Amino acid sequence: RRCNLTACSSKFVLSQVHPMWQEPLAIPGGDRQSPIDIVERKSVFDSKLKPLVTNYDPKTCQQIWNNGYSFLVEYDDTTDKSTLKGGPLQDQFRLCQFHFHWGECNSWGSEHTVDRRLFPAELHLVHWNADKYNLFEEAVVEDNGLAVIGVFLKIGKRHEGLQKLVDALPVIRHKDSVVEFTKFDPACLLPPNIDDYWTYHGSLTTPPLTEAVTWIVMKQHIEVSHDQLAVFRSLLFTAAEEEVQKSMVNNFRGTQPLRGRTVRSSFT
Ligand SMILES: NS(=O)(=O)c1ccc(NCc2ccco2)c([N+](=O)[O-])c1
Ligand SMILES: [Zn+2]
Repeated sequence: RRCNLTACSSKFVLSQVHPMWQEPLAIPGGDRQSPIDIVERKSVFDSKLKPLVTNYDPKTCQQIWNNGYSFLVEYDDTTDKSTLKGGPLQDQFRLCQFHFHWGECNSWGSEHTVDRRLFPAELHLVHWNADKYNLFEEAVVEDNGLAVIGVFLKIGKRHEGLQKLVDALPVIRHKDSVVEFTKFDPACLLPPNIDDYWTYHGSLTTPPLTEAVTWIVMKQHIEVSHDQLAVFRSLLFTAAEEEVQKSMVNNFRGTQPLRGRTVRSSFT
């Protein structure tokens, strides 16, 4: 579905936008799926939530690649050099990668929504519990295995830190293309205030959809320019040799039932 002016209005019924993959019929357990709509007035302030402590070493940045769902910036997670702790977390988690989800136009693209409000894109910084497990693959099936920081993107001024990443995208246009990417500090993608967040227990938002994630969704968004986000849309879902090339857009999952979960907030 091409995005034209009328279709792009935020009133446009989202169900007509084709998500990137068919939802599986049965999901294991399936009562703590992600993403969700965060209803601000139903979130519960928890004074026991501590400030988040990120400690990222840009030297652990290794590569950027197109996995056919999104583009990922991967970090060396064989040592405790880039870590996340504090907030709702009991253990220390290691950064393994970050990636984004976005729409075909600026009216939608995020996975989480806030009071049904959609953002043009969402950043996910993925970490795994290195106090309890030895590998990401082990942690991804455990309910305290992963911690993902979600940051909403809004269209505004150009994000200087993001530009290095945007400049690398044309080189990884096709699925399975990889390029070396070093010395990128993911902290530059966090909003100024990381003390205000919502947190809840959920899942990966793409297969295998395992319910292993402590989600930490930032209240404050970051701004990127219209042109920077347009470069995200120049990526392709398809590999170079495929006949029909498909633009990598709308790579987000729709919101899932809350199933009685409580969303806690670190702020009043
Ligand atoms: N959108 S997300 O942050 O929830 C997310 C989804 C899938 C995967 N991975 C998919 C996967 C395959 C085998 C094990 O894991 C990841 N991740 O790996 O960080 C993150
Ligand atoms: Zn994601």
